[in-house]
Amino acid sequence: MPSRSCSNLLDLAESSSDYTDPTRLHSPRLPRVMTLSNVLSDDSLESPPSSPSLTRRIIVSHRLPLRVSPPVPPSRLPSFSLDPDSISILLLSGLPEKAPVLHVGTFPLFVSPDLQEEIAELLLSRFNCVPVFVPPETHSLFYHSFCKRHLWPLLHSQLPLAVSGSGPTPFPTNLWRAYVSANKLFADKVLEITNPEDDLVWIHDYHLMALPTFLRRRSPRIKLGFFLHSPFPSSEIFKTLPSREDLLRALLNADLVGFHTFDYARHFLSCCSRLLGLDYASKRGHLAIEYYGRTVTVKILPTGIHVGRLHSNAESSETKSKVSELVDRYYGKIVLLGIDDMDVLKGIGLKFLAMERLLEDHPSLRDKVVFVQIANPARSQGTDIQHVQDQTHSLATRINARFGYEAIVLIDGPVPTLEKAAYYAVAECCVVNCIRDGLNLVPYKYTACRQWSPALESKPKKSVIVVSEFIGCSPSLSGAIRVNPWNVDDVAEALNLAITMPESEKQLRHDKHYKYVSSHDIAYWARSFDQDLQRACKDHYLKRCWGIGFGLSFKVVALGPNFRKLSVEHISSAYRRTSSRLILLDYDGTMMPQTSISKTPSDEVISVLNSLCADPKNVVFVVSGRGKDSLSKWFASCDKLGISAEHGYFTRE
Ligand SMILES: O=P(O)(O)OC[C@H]1O[C@H](O[C@H]2O[C@H](CO)[C@@H](O)[C@H](O)[C@H]2O)[C@H](O)[C@@H](O)[C@@H]1O
Ligand SMILES: O=c1ccn([C@@H]2O[C@H](COP(=O)(O)OP(=O)(O)O)[C@@H](O)[C@H]2O)c(=O)[nH]1
Repeated sequence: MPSRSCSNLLDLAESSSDYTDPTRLHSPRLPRVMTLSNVLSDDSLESPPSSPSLTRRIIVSHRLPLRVSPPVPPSRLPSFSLDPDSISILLLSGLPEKAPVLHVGTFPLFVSPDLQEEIAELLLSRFNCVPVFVPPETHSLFYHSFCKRHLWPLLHSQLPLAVSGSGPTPFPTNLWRAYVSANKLFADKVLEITNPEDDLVWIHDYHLMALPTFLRRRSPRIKLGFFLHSPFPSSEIFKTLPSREDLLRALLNADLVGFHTFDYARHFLSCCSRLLGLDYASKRGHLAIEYYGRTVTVKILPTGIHVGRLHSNAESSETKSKVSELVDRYYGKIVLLGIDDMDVLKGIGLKFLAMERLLEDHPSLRDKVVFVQIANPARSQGTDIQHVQDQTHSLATRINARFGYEAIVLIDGPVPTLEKAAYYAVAECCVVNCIRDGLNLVPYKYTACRQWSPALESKPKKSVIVVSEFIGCSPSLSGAIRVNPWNVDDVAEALNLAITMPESEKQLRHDKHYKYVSSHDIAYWARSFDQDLQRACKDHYLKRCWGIGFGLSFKVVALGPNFRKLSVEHISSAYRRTSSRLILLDYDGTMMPQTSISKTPSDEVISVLNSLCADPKNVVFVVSGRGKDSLSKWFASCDKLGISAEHGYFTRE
């Protein structure tokens, strides 16, 4: 399939409307279609970007890195504090120390419009946070309904459109509209605070996949990175989404698109190829898609943990005292641990079934092994979540009753981070059995907590991880026991292996993982992404940009500074002045419209060719990838026309 990335250049050249620089900070409303505009002034073509270490970074994510509690009268305002454990804060460790940073996002509390300005000022001055106020009804449709019930399952390879019980249901366009509206509100806020000439904008995750289009539309040279924290499914799944092209085009409006794994990037590239006809190439170690003259870099870059933060968690007195409590409680027992959000995709029930099979197959382990499962509160609502919660509880109860002891300890609810650190520290093995997950940092946190575990203080460090092959971190954990979570026997055997393997092997596996986790930490991830974003945008100021397309199909055509629109006057005067001319003509898309069903040249084409060939000053060739037989048949009546068929493999002079 031919690349369609430049097919609209002709339409572009047809138009001649012009308007002034839309890269200004507070642009007034721009027309929905920008047909042709010289976006860059010649002055700006010459000005290089400012120093990267002082460049401002704008971090955009659904939620601001804040902890929020409702107002306590007489105060009218909620109380806010920075959440030091949120990814948006942890990633700052990888950005240049002096670079100013602004965070853009929502917070999970409704505030009446008359308080919004006051809150915005407070958040900006105290936390460098810029709130986006999405009306509650829109937010609920955007987040709970579209993101969590449609996009999230789809990105995790589940088909929400077909699982309603009563058969496939139509795509809910009102929910899609809410998603687009929320993304537009984010765009308004980002554009209000961004200086597109200098700032680097980094958008996070699937909630904001449409955002790059709205930003690019209003600011064609904005420097835009997007990182998808969730998986990207195969094209067979992705293409069930009616707004699939819009979302792909939106991601292509970023300069850099990051994924956790090679598979997710591969799926994205194949969607671009199958749905948009775009090819990709490997350029200096990066994957790149040429999209209307812009190069979109695709990067595979799994995130990591903040090792220092986990170290201080392990050293805290709260963790230490919880560790000694747990050591006493589980004295003489082997603790297997799972920590997951309560979610359909986490495979908690499958883990319990594997634990049951383990105790069935290895009676000697009864009373000796306990599986502690912490289930964080669900992040979405719905009957499926309720079902999974009920099923989890009833499985645990049944299995415990069957073996006559608390083989499964289910802690269903919020557990403080330092307490979780203690559970990680005492667990002999950590089990992550999701049927699908973007990366999943649990095995990394476990490895770090075991490294400084007060329970292993003077002993050699050891840990074992059982990990589903369907989660992003699986390829990076070379010492883990990989399982297919659907195969209960396989998981049970992996648990048995984890318990019974020699101590020296547990140490070896731990060392391998700790080495990886401590070198590929969150700072490494953020630094690499940030540097790649700068690299991806370094030629922005050299390019001339034109915006084309409606709404979410908007894209920017970028051309080098020497690229000029061909002028008919220029060509005809040159034609008249020249006494010897070589004319090379492409066939498809030039003599024949791309969309034409009949591929045979029209009488008009034949007549134009014959009059060109009749001039003795002209040598005329058709150059095409098409076969020699069809070309010579079609142009049989043009006996002075040269044909270069099959990309030049056959030539008729
Ligand atoms: O539930 P949401 O509010 O929609 O947020 C989605 C999830 O975001 C975080 O997980 C994602 O990022 C992690 C780090 O890159 C990655 O390991 C995980 O696979 C992604 O899903 C957050 O940790 C989850 O609790 C959220 O559900
Ligand atoms: O991307 C991340 C997310 C979390 N953490 C650290 O891991 C610990 C526990 O993480 P989280 O906030 O997810 O808390 P939990 O859900 O485990 O209570 C905290 O100290 C975080 O600073 C991290 O290093 N990288």
